[in-house]
Parts: sequence; C-alpha cells; structure tokens
Amino acid sequence: MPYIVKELFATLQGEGAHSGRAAIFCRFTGCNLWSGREEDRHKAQCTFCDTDFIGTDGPGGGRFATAEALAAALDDCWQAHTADVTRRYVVFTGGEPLLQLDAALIAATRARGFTIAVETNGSLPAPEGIDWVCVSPKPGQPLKQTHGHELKLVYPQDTLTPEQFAACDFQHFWLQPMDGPDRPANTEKAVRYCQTHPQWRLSLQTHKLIGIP
Ligand SMILES: C[S@@+](CC[C@H](N)C(=O)[O-])C[C@H]1O[C@@H](n2cnc3c(N)ncnc32)[C@H](O)[C@@H]1O
Ligand SMILES: Nc1nc2[nH]cc(C(=O)O)c2c(=O)[nH]1
Ligand code: SF4
Ligand SMILES: [Mg+2]
Repeated sequence: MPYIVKELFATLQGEGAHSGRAAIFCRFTGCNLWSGREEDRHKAQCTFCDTDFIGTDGPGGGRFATAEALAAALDDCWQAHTADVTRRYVVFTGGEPLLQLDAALIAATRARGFTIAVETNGSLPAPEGIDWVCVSPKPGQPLKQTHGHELKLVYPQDTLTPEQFAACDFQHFWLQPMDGPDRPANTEKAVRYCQTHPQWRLSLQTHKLIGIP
C-alpha cells in the first residue's frame, strides 16, 4: 500500500510541549472524521478543522510506494535545512495519520535517526514505537488512545469538556483555542479555564501568529 501524502515540509512545531522545535511535518491525505470537502463540513463528525488534507498537491506531497521511499524524502528534507543530523524530528499529522502510519514506516524513519511524533484525533490506537503521542479528541468517536504524552483539547467544544479527559494518562494537558471567527473569544475562555484549573495549560498555534507553515 502506498503512503499518500498531502505535503511534507520543514518548519517549527507550533503547538504543545515541543513548540519551537525544528521538525519535518508529514501531512497524510485523508481523515476518518471529515471528507475534507467544504460542502460536507456541516455533516462531519469534526466540523472545525483548520487544515486542507485533500490530495497530494502540497509542497513535497505525493504517493510514496514504500516506507523507505517516504523515509528518504523526510531525510532529504531535513538535510536540506540543517547539517545537524543528530536531532532529526518528524511530526506525522494529517488528516488522520493513524490511517496510514504503520510499523514499516516507523521502522524506516527510526532507521534514519528520526525521533517520531504524531498528532492524532485519538479515535484509532497508535502503533508501537512512536516517541511522542499528541492526542486531540474530537466529537462523535470514543477515544481509543487514552494514554500518551500530551492531550491537546481544542476549546471550547459543545460536547467535549476538559473534565472528561482530566483523568486520562498524559504528561501534559493543553487547551488550544479554536481557530476561526471566534478565536479571540475562544482564547479568553481558554485563558480563564487554565487560570482556574491549573492542570491545564494554554497552547497557542504559534506558527499562525508568526506566519510560518
Ligand atoms: C489538523 S489536525 C491533524 C491531526 C489529527 N487529525 C487531529 O485532529 O489531531 C492537527 C491539530 O490541529 C488542531 N486543530 C484543528 N482545527 C483546529 C482549529 N480550528 N483550531 C485550533 N486547533 C485546531 C487539531 O485538534 C490537532 O491538534
Ligand atoms: N508549525 C506547525 N505546527 C503544528 N503543530 C501541529 C500541526 C498540525 O497541523 O498537525 C501544525 C502545523 O500545521 N504547523
Ligand atoms: S480529526 Fe483532525 S484532520 Fe480530521 S477533520 Fe478533525 S482536526 Fe481535521
Ligand atoms: Mg496545523
């Protein structure tokens, strides 16, 4: 099965505990909670997505026939940006990366020296061998991945509250203000919640604030 990738690019991780860290982002095509088409958004399980994950037309995107071919592309992208090959870091995202990320790709990426992170909606169990698991729960699906390194809840949501996840097994608990027309008000609400519930910290999408991908 080929890996289908929307885009593959170098940037800084903009969110969560590794915010500011140099990373290659590998954005897989497709999601199990939305088709990605605007005309379907109102009937999707996840309705607030900020991302275009349709097709393979982004920078570095394409169909990769093997895990080794995709790992090589990640490595080339890393080495095009830095001579420091000791800190290779890849973030698999999407779309929903756990629809495609498998043992073969984890092994091929690790063989090239990458530390491996994933951004997932948590509706599918993560395979073994991922170094950093960020779960961002979405409505309409039971959470299958109830442990990991960080839980990042987009806030506020009608049906999901921080209280529902506060006892899950994560090292970090983040509220990330929902981007969209209400972002300023959502940010104020998130600030207020974090001030009154110090288990939770504020995650800003810093890449958007400074205009990098
Ligand atoms: C586009 S998703 C892809 C990964 C995976 N499907 C997921 O939902 O976690 C990447 C991150 O962006 C967050 N996100 C998506 N739409 C957002 C929005 N409108 N405002 C803030 N964060 C958002 C997600 O919750 C997730 O943490
Ligand atoms: N810079 C940057 N950081 C990110 N962290 C999570 C992202 C995502 O879309 O998964 C993302 C993204 O799209 N860009
Ligand atoms: S689950 Fe993630 S990729 Fe899928 S629609 Fe929601 S935010 Fe977007
Ligand atoms: Mg993003």
